[in-house]
Amino acid sequence: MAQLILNRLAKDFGAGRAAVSDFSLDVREGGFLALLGPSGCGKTTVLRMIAGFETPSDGSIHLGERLLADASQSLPPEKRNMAMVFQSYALWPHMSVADNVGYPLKVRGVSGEAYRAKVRDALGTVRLADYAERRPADLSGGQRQRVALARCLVTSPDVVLLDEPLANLDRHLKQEMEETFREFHQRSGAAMIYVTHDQSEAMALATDVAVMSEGRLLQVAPPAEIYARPEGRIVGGLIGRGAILTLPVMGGERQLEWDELQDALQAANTDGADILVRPEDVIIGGEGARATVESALFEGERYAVKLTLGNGQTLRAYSRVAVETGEAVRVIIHAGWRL
Ligand SMILES: Nc1ncnc2c1ncn2[C@@H]1O[C@H](COP(=O)(O)OP(=O)(O)OP(=O)(O)O)[C@@H](O)[C@H]1O
Repeated sequence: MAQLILNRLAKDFGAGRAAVSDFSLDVREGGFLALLGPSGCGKTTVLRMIAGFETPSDGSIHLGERLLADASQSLPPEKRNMAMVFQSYALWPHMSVADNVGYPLKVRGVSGEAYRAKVRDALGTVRLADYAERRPADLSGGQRQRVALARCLVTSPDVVLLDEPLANLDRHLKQEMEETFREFHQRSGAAMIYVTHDQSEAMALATDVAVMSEGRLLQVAPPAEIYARPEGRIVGGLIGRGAILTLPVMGGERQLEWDELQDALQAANTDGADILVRPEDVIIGGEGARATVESALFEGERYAVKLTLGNGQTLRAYSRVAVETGEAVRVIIHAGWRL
């Protein structure tokens, strides 16, 4: 295994703004990196450059000591020891599950008992040993996705690239597949790069989350870190739920507590810093700041409440008890994070 290094990577298709610019990232050996960002921000382009389907316009890609690509040379995809799983699964309909999984081995000239053992192992890992002789058409969406994963596994790749692999699945199946991905990651030992625009998926699976916007990398950090300490409005708005308040807070501290926030909320002017407030840090009740309930959405275990503060800004909170639209309440903000 070796570390994947992206060094000042860029891709310009010649259509206005470059699809990817100055993108540098070291993917931990055996790590699980989620690449997150809005539609069109360049995630797929980064993945395709890593896989070898696109050549960078600038910068370089290394796997350990090995140069995979730069602007003047590019190792073909089949020489990179990587595997890619697409949203569409890309299975051969006329082949059995076992033949689909074994296909990359056949291409590499593996045959006989070595071939059968690897296919058996890979199918076992994704719990499809009993489905070896079926055709893809006779499987569920989740099972097809698992065949695609098993096909990745047979060649023991250094890096597995996944482009929105769960986008076609319903919510229940998604959760089940997240579990499969986690197991798959642990058993394969490969580094995984997982493109998604679903932040909850990214948070649930990844060891590191990278957020992109307009072709650039904004932040990369473990899920708990990026949730607690996002850098800037875009990352703050994309990761987790919350509201961004603009408040005149003093001092340089980024982690803010109720005393500072209370003073800032009472101030007449609202010029100042962007402060991210998570709904779980907002308590409705007590002697807090005045707010009005804009809406309350019942989510089963709690209500997700949208509030308007006295200064006109929006805040989000959770409530265990029902609140009415238009109700006047008091709120205490336990914590805020200066973006
Ligand atoms: N082959 C191409 N030729 C020209 N422009 C391209 C090409 N591929 C991608 N682009 C452009 O590059 C930008 C980034 O596209 P990319 O597919 O990487 O985004 P993405 O973040 O993966 O989006 P999505 O989440 O919608 O799949 C877009 O503006 C897109 O139109």
